[in-house]
Amino acid sequence: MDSVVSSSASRRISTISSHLLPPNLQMEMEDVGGLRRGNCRAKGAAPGFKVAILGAAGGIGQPLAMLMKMKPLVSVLHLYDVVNTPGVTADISHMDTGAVAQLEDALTGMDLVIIPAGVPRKPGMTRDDLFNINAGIVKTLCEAIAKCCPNAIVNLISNPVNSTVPIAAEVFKKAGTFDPKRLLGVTMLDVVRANTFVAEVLGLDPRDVDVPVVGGHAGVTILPLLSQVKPACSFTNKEIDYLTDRIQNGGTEVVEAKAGAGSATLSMAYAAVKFADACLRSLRGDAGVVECAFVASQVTELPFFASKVRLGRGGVEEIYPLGPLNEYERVGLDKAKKELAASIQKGVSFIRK
Ligand SMILES: NC(=O)c1ccc[n+]([C@@H]2O[C@H](COP(=O)([O-])OP(=O)(O)OC[C@H]3O[C@@H](n4cnc5c(N)ncnc54)[C@H](O)[C@@H]3O)[C@@H](O)[C@H]2O)c1
Ligand SMILES: O=C(O)C[C@H](O)C(=O)O
Repeated sequence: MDSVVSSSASRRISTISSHLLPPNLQMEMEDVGGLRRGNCRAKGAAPGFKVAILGAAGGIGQPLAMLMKMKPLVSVLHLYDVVNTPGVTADISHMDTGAVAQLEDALTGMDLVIIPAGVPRKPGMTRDDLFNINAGIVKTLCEAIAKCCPNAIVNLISNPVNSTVPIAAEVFKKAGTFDPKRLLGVTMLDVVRANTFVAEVLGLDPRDVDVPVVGGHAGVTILPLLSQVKPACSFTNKEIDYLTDRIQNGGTEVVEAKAGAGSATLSMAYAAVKFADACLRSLRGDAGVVECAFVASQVTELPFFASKVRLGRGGVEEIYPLGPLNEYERVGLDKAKKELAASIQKGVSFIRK
């Protein structure tokens, strides 16, 4: 077994998995490992991609696992956590959808690895307050990815994303497996929120609205480009202030409403699946898949930045420039870059120390 995290967790999982998986499926899975990328089929499963969720028993992980199990492009879903994975896997595996859900910490052969592992905020905390715990978790999981599936696309959700993505990059560089095209920090929730809040103001269906959100994923680093909203529209200064503030503080709004019970989980699972599905569609070869993500970038002088990217079979195939910004957005960009630079450096130093 490819050991992802602790050996005691591995032992626990392998014992339980032999109870849960019917013998024919276990045999079939050995065959699956030998099949070519993107064309695997487990017994009873449709052809499709192999996806692992690390942190699958958490607030995001559970609904994310459920929604991924419903995706026709997924053939095999490996669920991994340090706690409660057998129950979540048994539950999800009864869904009569095409994908086969498995209690597995095996990462070998994964096409896509989604990481929502780590602690969430409580009221009064910043995302950076999570660094001390989550940095180590992300480091360990990325070391396992570098060893077992260096070619997988990685969708990193764990906060603080502005630092965890640089941490992941440094781990991969150290292992000699870093491919900037395959490492994507998930900022889709900022776009989902921006679409929702802008649609409310404009009186439109949010599904018809597209708001680019660039920069990073924390406070002022979340920079909605309201001058580039589609369909083309205009806002009053008051609306711009309201929308920018609400989009930048959407996460805090949820943290406060949950009053100590965590941060966004359901909207995040929705956003994570939307983003993962975009990655899988582009892996399949679909053209014109464009989403915002926090990636290694030359769009600004910073080594990482979130902006619109075009996805393809190899991951990020093109990073789009920011386009024309108005004065309000230029001021916002300067603030965002200042905070981002420090968060990126903090992540890099954690590994290079
Ligand atoms: N990128 C975003 O937009 C976004 C949005 C919401 C939340 N988040 C972040 O996602 C993370 C998870 O949030 P949540 O609400 O699901 O938290 P949670 O505490 O409900 O779940 C986290 C899960 O990670 C597991 N975990 C911890 N260490 C692990 C390890 N080494 N290997 C595997 N699993 C491990 C825990 O056991 C737990 O089940 C947090 O850091 C949160 O801040 C990011
Ligand atoms: O706000 C948080 O801590 C979680 C997440 O980053 C969010 O934007 O909801």
